[in-house]
Amino acid sequence: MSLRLDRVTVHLGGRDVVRDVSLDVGDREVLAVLGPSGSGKTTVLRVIAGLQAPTSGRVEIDGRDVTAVPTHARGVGMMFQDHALFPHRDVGGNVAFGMRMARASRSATRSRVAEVLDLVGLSGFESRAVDGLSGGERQRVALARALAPRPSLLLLDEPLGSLDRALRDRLLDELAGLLRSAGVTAVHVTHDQAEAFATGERIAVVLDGRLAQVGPPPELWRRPVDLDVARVVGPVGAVPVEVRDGRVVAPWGPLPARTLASPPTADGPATLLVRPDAVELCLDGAEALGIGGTVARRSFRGDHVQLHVAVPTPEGAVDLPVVEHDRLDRDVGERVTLRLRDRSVIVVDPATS
Ligand SMILES: Nc1ncnc2c1ncn2[C@@H]1O[C@H](COP(=O)(O)OP(=O)(O)OP(=O)(O)O)[C@@H](O)[C@H]1O
Repeated sequence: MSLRLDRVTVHLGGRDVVRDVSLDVGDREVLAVLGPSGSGKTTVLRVIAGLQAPTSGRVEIDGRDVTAVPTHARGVGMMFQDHALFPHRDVGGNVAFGMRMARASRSATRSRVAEVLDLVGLSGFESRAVDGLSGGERQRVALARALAPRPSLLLLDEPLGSLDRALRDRLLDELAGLLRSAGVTAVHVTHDQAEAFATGERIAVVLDGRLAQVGPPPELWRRPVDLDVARVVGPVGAVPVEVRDGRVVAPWGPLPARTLASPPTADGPATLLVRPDAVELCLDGAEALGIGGTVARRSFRGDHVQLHVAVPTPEGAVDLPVVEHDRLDRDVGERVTLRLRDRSVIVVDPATS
């Protein structure tokens, strides 16, 4: 089942909360919609579900205009952050809900409930009370409930949002696998880039109601169209640079062309985007070769330390994110030297950043 949004705008509370969004989702594709809080993600999902009428534009499912079709006739399954399981029904009753609404037979419902519970790893849970389940189990019941009526399109709004971090991380991989094995077309709304990376075959970045960029995760990581998209997708340092005759001059000197992920498009002032995987710390004693800076912040992450290294520029220090795997005891105030890896940094036009 394929989905198309064509120039969808939604005017609410005196402004356009969604502006001219056009989007295609292929059959069985999982699209993640990523954006900060308030950017309009949920409104986009509500338009797809038929819970919110667009002010202008249209929604197509399998090439058919469904803009005026009510929610119950669109064949969509939904799963929201709070899961909203029915507390007085057991697990089987919750999962069977959508099929009962669709007037499926008892035996078909029973076997489908068993099938989707098996899919989410909760075989035999039919008669368990919802109240006695863990957060992760509830989340999986909610997913099973959404999948049971075989929706042609599954809409997920921050489905892991209310879970604690450890559980969320564990369920994240599971969710990605489940969506693939269910063979369903899905739109997964999240503000969390790790979630978007885990499930999305492509990611649509929504900023301030407009679609800023759509592409596979590596493309968004490596080729963000501007600094705003780069920031939503993950940690990034932004350094003011000058492009002269196609050469990029940074505050610490000209950059070797081999360090650029792609050649700059125009001469003039520009912004250099530096991801943590674009820099490495030089061995102590190799200072003459690299970019000098001072550790401004550090955060221990178990197998690595996430550092922010302040590098001086004429317009003040800029912070570059750096991942240090070797010396986990690097501390704030320490002087370090950085080196840019080959084909790692991106130059964007300042007008768009
Ligand atoms: N019914 C409404 N009336 C007025 N404004 C609304 C209405 N619904 C949503 N908005 C506004 O539209 C903007 C986008 O809301 P939306 O819920 O789509 O954002 P979101 O990206 O999903 O955010 P979050 O991640 O916080 O849920 C917000 O500023 C919100 O306050």
